Order: sequence, then C-alpha cells, then structure tokens
Amino acid sequence: MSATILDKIKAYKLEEVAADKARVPLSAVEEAARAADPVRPFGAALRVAQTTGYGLIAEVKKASPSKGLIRADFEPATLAQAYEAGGATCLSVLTDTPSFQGDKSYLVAARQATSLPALRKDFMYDTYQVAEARSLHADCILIIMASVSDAQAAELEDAAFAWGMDALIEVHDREELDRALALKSPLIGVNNRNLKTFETTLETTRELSKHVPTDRMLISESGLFTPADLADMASCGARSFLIGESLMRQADVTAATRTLLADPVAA
Ligand SMILES: O=P(O)(O)OC[C@@H](O)[C@@H](O)c1c[nH]c2ccccc12
Repeated sequence: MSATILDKIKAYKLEEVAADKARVPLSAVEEAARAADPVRPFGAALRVAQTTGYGLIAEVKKASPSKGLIRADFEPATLAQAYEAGGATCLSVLTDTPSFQGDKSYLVAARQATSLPALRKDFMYDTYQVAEARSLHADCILIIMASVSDAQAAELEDAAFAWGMDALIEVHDREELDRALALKSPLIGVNNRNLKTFETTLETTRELSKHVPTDRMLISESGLFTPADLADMASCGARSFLIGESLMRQADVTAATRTLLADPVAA
C-alpha cells in the first residue's frame, strides 16, 4: 500500500519533535508552559455560543496540501482580529510548516491579538508537543484518531487536561468515532475531509452524527462554505464548526464571518 499524506506527515513530524527535544529539553518547555498566559476556556465558549447561535472555530490557514496556497496576504494577528470582529468563538492556528505553511509563532501572534481561546492545529504524537502547545499559550489541542493509537490518544488527552487545556478529538469514520468515545473529552470533531484521500463531503457529518451521544459536543470540520451548509449540519445536531478555507479566501474576513453566522437555525 502506498504511503498516505498522513503517513508522510507523521514521519517528518516525529523527526521534527526529536530535533526539538534535542534543542529544547522538556524541562525548559514545561517551565515556559507554566509561565504561559492563563488558559481561556475553549469548549465552554463553544457551549455558550451554541445556545443562541453557532459556535465557530475560525482557522488561521495559509495553505494546505490539498489546496496549495489559500491566502497570499497572510498576517496572523490581523486575521485573528478580523475573525474576532466577525463573531468567531475560538481560533484554530496551524503550526505545521511543511504541509500548511504554518508556524508556532502564528499561534502566539493570533491568540495574543485577541481575547479568543485558541486551538493549536498540528499533528500531535508526543506529550512534549502538548507542553509546547501550552508554552505557546494554546487553550486546546487536536488529537487526530486516524493518526494515533488508543493509548497515544489517551496519553495526549491526559497531558492536555493536566495543563488545564481542552482536547478536540478528530474522527472521520465510525471506527474512529467509537475509539474517540472511549476517551474523556466531550469535544468530538467530525472531519468532512478524509486526510488520506482529501475527499471532502458533508455526508460524513450527516452519517456520524447519528452515533454521537448527546453528552458530547459534535463539531463539524472542513468543507463548509455557506450558511446553507451550516444549517444542513445543524439539522444533524452540529452547532459548532471548524472553518478555514472559505473564510480565508475572502478579502473582507470580518464581513464574511458575520455573513456566515448571521442567521442560525433555531437551537
Ligand atoms: O479549510 P476547511 O476546509 O474549512 O477546513 C478547516 C479544518 O477543518 C481543516 O484545516 C482540518 C481539519 N482537520 C485537520 C487536521 C490537520 C490539518 C488540517 C485540518
């Protein structure tokens, strides 16, 4: 079987982490994490937003392996402020460089420029990365079930909780969802994009929504473009969304964010 993009990302990420560990020892990262800004509640902010409207995790995303360059004029702090002014609930900031042209400094800049809680969007395998996320002031980490074992997922989640952060558990099929439900985090992100083939369809949220218990928060991720898409997902029980590309392609990010959130279907 040929290696998927996810296999390739995992291979270089493990090398990156090994190099980071050699350069900055865990004790130093932990010290920086302890000195970081207090955690801003991530899941709780979404829960509040969902009661009257939609929860939006707005993604600061320059490029992706499937779409190439998404936004040339890219200034993380300015974009984060535009999202906040448009009514976003939380931020997601890509810190992976080889595939997404992200950077750790973008997370710091975006979060610092706003009062929004921020997700470190990266491929996490090692609790070193979790401490590092907190040292960058992250309020939540992503755990991609397609890319980690059950034991690894539990270890990453425990580490996030120990630092006071939330964990967004990302799934793409029924098997990953069942594994995610064995974890503690209430935040379940259904990625409409298959990270192995890049195929994107909202059918993924429609199908998996039937199997997400009501005590978990269903967050629909990727491939969302219009208010009609959001209404469609809301009819399946997803009232929070992770959106990057469709907003990043707009000249006026604040206006585009406002338009997307303007007319939520009744809760
Ligand atoms: O740009 P989109 O289609 O709106 O998608 C945003 C977000 O869901 C997507 O960037 C994403 C979801 N899961 C990921 C895991 C790694 C990297 C990126 C992602």
